[in-house]
Formats: sequence, C-alpha cells, structure tokens
Amino acid sequence: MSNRWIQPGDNVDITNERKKCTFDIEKMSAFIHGGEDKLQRRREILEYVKSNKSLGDPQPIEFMTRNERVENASRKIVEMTNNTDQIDGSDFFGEGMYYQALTMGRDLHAMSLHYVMFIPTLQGQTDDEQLDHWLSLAIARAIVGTYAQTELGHGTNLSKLETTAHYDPKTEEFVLNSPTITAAKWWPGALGKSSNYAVVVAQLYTQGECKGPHPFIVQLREMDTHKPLKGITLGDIGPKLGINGSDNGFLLFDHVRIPRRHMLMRYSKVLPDGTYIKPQHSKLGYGTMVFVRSIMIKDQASQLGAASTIAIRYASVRRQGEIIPNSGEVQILDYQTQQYRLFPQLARAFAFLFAAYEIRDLYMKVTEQLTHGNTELLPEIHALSSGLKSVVSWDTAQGIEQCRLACGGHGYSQASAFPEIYGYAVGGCTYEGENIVMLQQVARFLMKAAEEVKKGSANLAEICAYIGRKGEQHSRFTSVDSYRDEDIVSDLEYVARQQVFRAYEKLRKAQQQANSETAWNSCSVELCKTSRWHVRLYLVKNFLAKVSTAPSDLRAVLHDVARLYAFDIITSSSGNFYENGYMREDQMNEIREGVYKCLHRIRPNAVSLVDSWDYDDRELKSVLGRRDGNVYPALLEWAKQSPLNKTEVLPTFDKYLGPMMREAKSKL
Ligand SMILES: CC/C=C\C/C=C\C/C=C\C/C=C\C/C=C\C/C=C\CCCCC(=O)SCCNC(=O)CCNC(=O)[C@H](O)C(C)(C)COP(=O)(O)OP(=O)(O)OC[C@H]1O[C@@H](n2cnc3c(N)ncnc32)[C@H](O)[C@@H]1OP(=O)(O)O
Ligand SMILES: Cc1cc2nc3c(=O)[nH]c(=O)nc-3n(C[C@H](O)[C@H](O)[C@H](O)COP(=O)(O)OP(=O)(O)OC[C@H]3O[C@@H](n4cnc5c(N)ncnc54)[C@H](O)[C@@H]3O)c2cc1C
Repeated sequence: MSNRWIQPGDNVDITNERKKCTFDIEKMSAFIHGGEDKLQRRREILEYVKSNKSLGDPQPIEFMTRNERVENASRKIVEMTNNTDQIDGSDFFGEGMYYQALTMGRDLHAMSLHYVMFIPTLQGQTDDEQLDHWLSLAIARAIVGTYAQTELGHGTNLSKLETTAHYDPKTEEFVLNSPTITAAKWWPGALGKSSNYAVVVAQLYTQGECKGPHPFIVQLREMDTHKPLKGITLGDIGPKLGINGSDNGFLLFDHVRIPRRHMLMRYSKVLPDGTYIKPQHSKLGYGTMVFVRSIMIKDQASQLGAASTIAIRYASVRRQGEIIPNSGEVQILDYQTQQYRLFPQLARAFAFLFAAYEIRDLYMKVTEQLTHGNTELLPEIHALSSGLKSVVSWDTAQGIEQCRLACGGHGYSQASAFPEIYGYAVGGCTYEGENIVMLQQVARFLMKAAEEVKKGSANLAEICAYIGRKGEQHSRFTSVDSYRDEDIVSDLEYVARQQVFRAYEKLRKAQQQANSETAWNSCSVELCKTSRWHVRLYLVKNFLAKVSTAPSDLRAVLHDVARLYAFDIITSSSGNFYENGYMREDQMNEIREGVYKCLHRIRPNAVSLVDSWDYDDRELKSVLGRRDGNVYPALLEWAKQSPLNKTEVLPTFDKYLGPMMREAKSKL
C-alpha cells in the first residue's frame, strides 16, 4: 500500500513504523474527516496556506514578546481573511476552523471572537432589519466585534451581571452603565485593543423593571482614530496561561447612550414607549454560548489528537533502555506503560471527534427548528453541549498533560508545542461556562428525566432513554472476545442509571429537609458524577456506532481503539461496576486484560493511526511531532533561534556573574 507519509530522508524508526501499517491511511483520513471530498479540500487549503508566505511566522512564536505576538497575529488574521475565497465560508466547522488552525495556530488573535461569537450572535439574535444592517458590516470587516458578557464580579451567574441598560423613552435610547468596579466587563477576547464594537450583555431596565440580561450592540471606539468613545474605559487584562496573541480585555461604561434599535431584538423587544415583549423561551438569548460549546468539542478533539500525534511519533523515534539485555535500546513506544499512557488519549480524541459530528448535526437541526419558532429541542442541546463541553475539555486537558509527561524532558520544552497546546485547550474548562457549573446543568436535565421515570412516564428523549429501561441485574460479560458492543453499552448504562437514581434519591431526601437550592448544593458532587457518567455513556455509544459505519477494512483497527476507550473507562471506575454484585472481580480482571490486548493490537498501527488524522507540520508546530521524525537536529536548530543565542556573551555576564566570579576568585 502506498503511504504518503513516508519520504526519503525520514528517520528510519518512524519509516519502519509506517511500513507496518495494516490499513489504508488515506481511507482512514477520509473517514475521520467526513469523506474524500472533505479530505481533498483540506489538502487544497493546506497547499494554499503553505504557498502564501504572508501567512507564515517570521520566527517561532515561542521566541516572540507578547507585543510581537499580538502584532504578528493581527498581520496574519488580516491576510487570512483577505483570502477567504480560498475556503467555503459556510463551512465554519470544517474549512473555517481548519484554515484558521493552519494559519493562526493556538495563540488566537484580534478577530477570534469576531468570528466565533460576534458574527454568530448577530446571526442568531438580530431581527431581519438589524441583520441586514450589521451582518454585512461585520462580514466585510468594516467593524470588528467581540462578545462582552463576563464581568470582574460575575461570569457564571448571569442573572447577577451588574452592567445596566436603562431605557429612556424620551430619547428612545438605552443608557449603558457600570455602576461598580465589579461590573467591569473582564475577559472578552480581543476587547482590549482590537475590537471597535461589542455585543454587550447588560441587565435591561424598562418602565422601572429589570428584565434580566439582554444583548446590545455597542460601538466602543471611534472608526478612524480607534480611540475609545466618550464614557468608555477599556484595555488589555495582561498576559495569561495561553492565547497571548489575543488581547482579552476590560471595559467600563459611564452612562453611554445607544439607540433603542441597538438592543438585539430577534426574541425580546423593547417598543419605543418602553413596553417589553418577552421571548418565546427565556434562554433563547443564550444561543451563542450553545453554538460555541458545540464547536468547542471538535476544537478540543483536534488539540488532543495533535498532542497524541506528537507523543506517539516521538515515542517511535526515541530510544531509551533495553527490554532484552544487550539487544539494543528500544523505542520507548514498546514499553507497555508508554502505550497505556498514550493510546487511551488517542482513543479519547477519536471519541470526541465523532461526538463533535453529532453535536454539529443536532445544532443544525435545532437552528432549523428555531426558524419555525420550535424550541422543543433546546433543553436537549443545552444539556448535551454543556455535558460534552465539560467532560471533553477536562479529559483533553488531562490527556495533553499525559502526552507531555510521556515525552520526558523534551516534553517540557516549548519546542514540543505541549505548553501552548495545553495553555490553549485548558481554557476550555473555564470559558463558555465553568465545567462544574455546566455539569450541574446536565444534572438538572437528568433529574427531570428520573422524575418522569418515577412517575411512570415513558416519554423520555432518546439521549436519556436508558434511565427508563429496566436493564440487566448482572453483566453479560463472559470473555473479552465475546464481549459485544451492546454488552459494553448495557454495562455502562447500568452504572449511569444507578448513579442517576442514587443522586435522585439523595436529592429527594435532602429536599425534604432543606430548601431546593441548599438541597441541591448538598448533593452537587453526586449530581456532577451523574452527568459525567451520562456523557461517558453517550461518548462510548456514539463511538461504537460510528465504527460500525466505517468501511469494512477499517473497522477492525477502529474497533480496537473504541474498545480501548470503553475498557479504560470501565476499569478505571471498577468500584461502580461491582455495586450490587453487577460485575464480579474476575470479570473485571478479564476486561483489564482486554485493555492490554487492545494496547498490543494497536501498537503496530499507532503511528499510522495518528498519521490518519492528517496533521501537517504546519498545524502541529512541534519539533517532537514532526512528520519526518528527525527530531534531534531539529531541536538543535530550534534552540539556536533563541534570542539569548544572538550573542556569545550576554550583558548580564559583565553586570552580575562576571564580577561575582572575579571577586570570588580574588578572595581565594
Ligand atoms: C473566515 C473565518 C474563518 C474562521 C473562523 C475563525 C476563528 C475560529 C476559531 C476557533 C474556533 C474554534 C473553537 C473555539 C475555540 C476557542 C474559543 C475562543 C475563545 C473563547 C470564547 C469564550 C467566550 C465566553 O466564555 S463567553 C461567556 C460564556 N459564559 C458562560 O458560559 C456563562 C455560564 N453561565 C450560564 O450559562 C448560565 O448562567 C447558567 C446556565 C449557569 C445559569 O443560568 P441562569 O441562572 O439564567 O439559569 P438557571 O436559573 O440556572 O436555569 C434556568 C433554566 O434555563 C436552562 N438554561 C440555561 N442555559 C440555557 C441555554 N443556553 N439553553 C437552554 N436552556 C438553558 C436551565 O437548564 C434551566 O432549565 P430548567 O428547566 O429550569 O432546569
Ligand atoms: C480564555 C478565556 C476566554 C474568555 N473569553 C470570554 C469572552 O470572550 N467573553 C466573555 O464574556 N467571557 C469570556 N471569558 C470568561 C468566561 O466565560 C468565564 O470565566 C466563565 O464563564 C467562568 O465564570 P467565572 O470566571 O465567573 O467563574 P466562577 O463562577 O467565579 O467560578 C469559580 C469557581 O466557582 C465555582 N462555582 C461558581 N458558581 C457555582 C455554582 N453555582 N455551583 C457550584 N460551583 C460554582 C466554579 O465551579 C469554579 O470552581 C473567558 C474566559 C477565559 C478563561
């Protein structure tokens, strides 16, 4: 089988790995990326990005100062968006995200929020007339916007946001104000220096009543000079763990007046006389958050896929220690412990990517339904996107760290790309709703389902239908080889269901003794566990179902990966499966053996499996993960670019170290 990943001059070990591959990598790449046409488009976009020198970095960004990073990112995003004819702009999830990942990397930029939240908010929250006016300006890039919701004092609890928008019917204007320091908007991406507009979420007051948080479009800076408008104070919030190419910012209003029609009025409205028209569903205004939570799943999967690619490729070229004495040092990928550390991360990346396709489809369905005023699926998409966002971003962050640790000392260098991948991805645990908080949103949905079941209703959404099923009292497991996909799912359903009812009963009891919020708080650890099990069950079920749709010659290798994902979940929570004698220790021991069997079976295809994700070096940006495996000379070249190496002797020598040593020597 031909293999496009093998080229002359490559490292011998990585080449030998590729020669061992038992499946068609191109076919696998097409399956992973949604079809041959999609794969072909990736290649065309890559070709274009590589051919346009202005989309490149003058030096590795790790060696740049923050100001240089911001400048470099701004230059590139303008060049990138000057050339959007290179992609199908309607395919944000596929072509848009790939084009921006290749060009911009993980440091983000002046227009990330413009594309991820500002434009989607205009699309989702404006009425027709507003859409006509604002969307064309935003798409043409005549204005650059962000999404300013979080404040210094409140991010999670939106009902307590402090920024106010008081309607004045005399002038038909809203007056935006930040009454306290804690009302300052804090965090919005590209707010500090780049954006001149923002969707600002503020408490709407009209006719003397507070109507809760609503979105308004607000001009922040003068069009020509880019100076802040009167009454507006804003700036950058300083360096962060990651995404330092983005100027996340702060913003305060001092009685700033905006026209009535700057309130986004697709769902809620304020009429000229101040009459408030409420939305059909109270959370329709939160739609952009649901959109971002949905696209985050793919983004996080890509980051974990990248980390796995780097670590697995590196483990194939790194030789250290002997397994059989005097027979030469082995590739570290041959150590079972290394496989146990890395292959589950790759398996997770697959599981998350396949779930990302599902949530994308569900999101599109919900959007379609909303155009007809149908809000039926809102609770379901809110629960699924919140749950996936929380579990996926957490596992991704932990997984990236495992990949980094598995690369030893070189994993700690920024040459590996791990610090940047981690700094970028771990933000996902916090933004778009802190994970623990979002898990509790899922739990609300699950507790309602449990209540329905207790009431004898069979009317549950498909996603939580397992809660109403009776299920087996004992696992059907007899041996790993005969452990069918439906048995795996049934075992996970048992544990997820048990957890749902454990939390439900605990909550019910607590509610008899305390008010509803206090009761909820006293059960919240169990409630979060419930949500995690629900999401893991979904991920496993979806992964196995997806594998069954793969071309037949890919199914065996993918099945090993999917089973590893499931077995890893089961064995790392064995206690849950022993409850009520559902599973026996000997069965669990066999499943544990199943993990080792999967590792062994995946080992020969490991490098080819990560090659199938189709990361170009341009996207990985990692010396350790480079396609050709020639890591050591590349590390030396990378280190030579350190600004500290521009001179043989640093001025600090003459200032501090030199005098110290001379003085010490003179005293001897
Ligand atoms: C050419 C261009 C090409 C390329 C593109 C360029 C760039 C692309 C680049 C990358 C893209 C890739 C991925 C993105 C990667 C990086 C992202 C970059 C930047 C990050 C941006 C981050 C932005 C933000 O963080 S914005 C701020 C987000 N804030 C939050 O999420 C706040 C969290 N809090 C809440 O959501 C809510 O307050 C709450 C849910 C916690 C509680 O709400 P509230 O108090 O109002 O409600 P409750 O009383 O608790 O509940 C009432 C009922 O409402 C239900 N509910 C709540 N929310 C929703 C919802 N959204 N939908 C439906 N229902 C909802 C809730 O469940 C309750 O229901 P019940 O029936 O009563 O139980
Ligand atoms: C990289 C990054 C980019 C961001 N970009 C934007 C942006 O563009 N626009 C924007 O508006 N915002 C943005 N944010 C802000 C982000 O959305 C918030 O930080 C996030 O929603 C969490 O809110 P918080 O900071 O108030 O956390 P807090 O709510 O203060 O969380 C602190 C702790 O309290 C716990 N906690 C809080 N409430 C509860 C509860 N009810 N029950 C149990 N535990 C609770 C949390 O679990 C957490 O452990 C960004 C943040 C980051 C890190």
